[in-house]
Amino acid sequence: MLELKDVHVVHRARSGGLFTRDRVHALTAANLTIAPGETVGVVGESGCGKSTLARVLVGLQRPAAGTVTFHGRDLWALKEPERRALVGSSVGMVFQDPSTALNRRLPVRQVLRDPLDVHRAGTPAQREARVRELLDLVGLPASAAAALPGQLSGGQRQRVAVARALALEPELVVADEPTSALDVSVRAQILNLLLDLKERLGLALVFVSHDIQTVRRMSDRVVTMYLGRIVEQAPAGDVPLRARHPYTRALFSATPGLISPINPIPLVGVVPSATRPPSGCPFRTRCWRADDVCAAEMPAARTADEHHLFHCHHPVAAGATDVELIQERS
Ligand SMILES: Nc1ncnc2c1ncn2[C@@H]1O[C@H](COP(=O)(O)OP(=O)(O)OP(=O)(O)O)[C@@H](O)[C@H]1O
Repeated sequence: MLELKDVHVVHRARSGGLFTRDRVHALTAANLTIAPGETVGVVGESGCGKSTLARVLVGLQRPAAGTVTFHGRDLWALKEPERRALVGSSVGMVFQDPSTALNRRLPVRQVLRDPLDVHRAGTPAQREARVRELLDLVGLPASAAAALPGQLSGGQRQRVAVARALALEPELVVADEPTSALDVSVRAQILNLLLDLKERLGLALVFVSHDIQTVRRMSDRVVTMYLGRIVEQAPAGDVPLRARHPYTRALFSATPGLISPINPIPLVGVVPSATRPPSGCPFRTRCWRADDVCAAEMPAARTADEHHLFHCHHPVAAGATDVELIQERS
């Protein structure tokens, strides 16, 4: 359905509010396909490019290089009205913070009408009916239509944001940290809502989160990012024990309660700057398996099986335990 081929995103770096000469390599050589109906979870430390990837997927970020194709149509080769029409009707996005993502001055009815009006979806009466249908779909009462976003709770606001993302019946919803701005008590409700809608509507879902346990629970496939690069893509069932990239193993082992709550594989050192990524493998400066080969060249994609790709010169053996990896490291 959606395919990224060798996508690069580069930003001008800022310092003290001013642009500098440096370039931030927010996304480098990203290759990813999203199939209809699948749930893809994206994990990685802060600043590794998860939001940038999400913005590329929904056509909000134009790549500096590479292609984004939707059902075989190159998004950025289209004229703007065509691109907007294609993206608007096929992809919905849910942002992290519903307080800032929704226009505070517009009542919920108008928030939900906007995409329908912009895309001239049906007659005015059909659009009103769709607003009611959307509220029902996300479990809000019809009376919520008259409320301003500020009059709703955080969880209700995020339900409105989900409803807006669904307004034009997209095939794909990209949710970027959809629960991290919410109270812990309502997070599960929003996640369950997304999963329920995905099943009922047959949506594909890309789900970006710091919450690794949730990503694993929700996803069919887990994408691990490090310093702007996708370093591994694996079926959720392969993660973490059959993950092959040392970074995926370390990231998941550091998650309490997943496999080894007491002795995580230590992830030592800091993430290098995205303005000056290391030569070769981006993880090599923190990797206990790295050698000269890793500094010399970026590892090409290797396959563990048809659905499991990783970029590593010295991958971890499938099924190696955390204890074995900790011993190997020391
Ligand atoms: N508009 C921008 N201008 C300059 N640099 C940017 C811009 N947007 C993102 N970056 C930089 O690009 C890199 C990737 O950022 P991105 O927000 O995609 O990461 P992330 O993994 O989503 O982070 P987080 O988990 O903290 O949200 C970071 O180094 C970030 O500082």
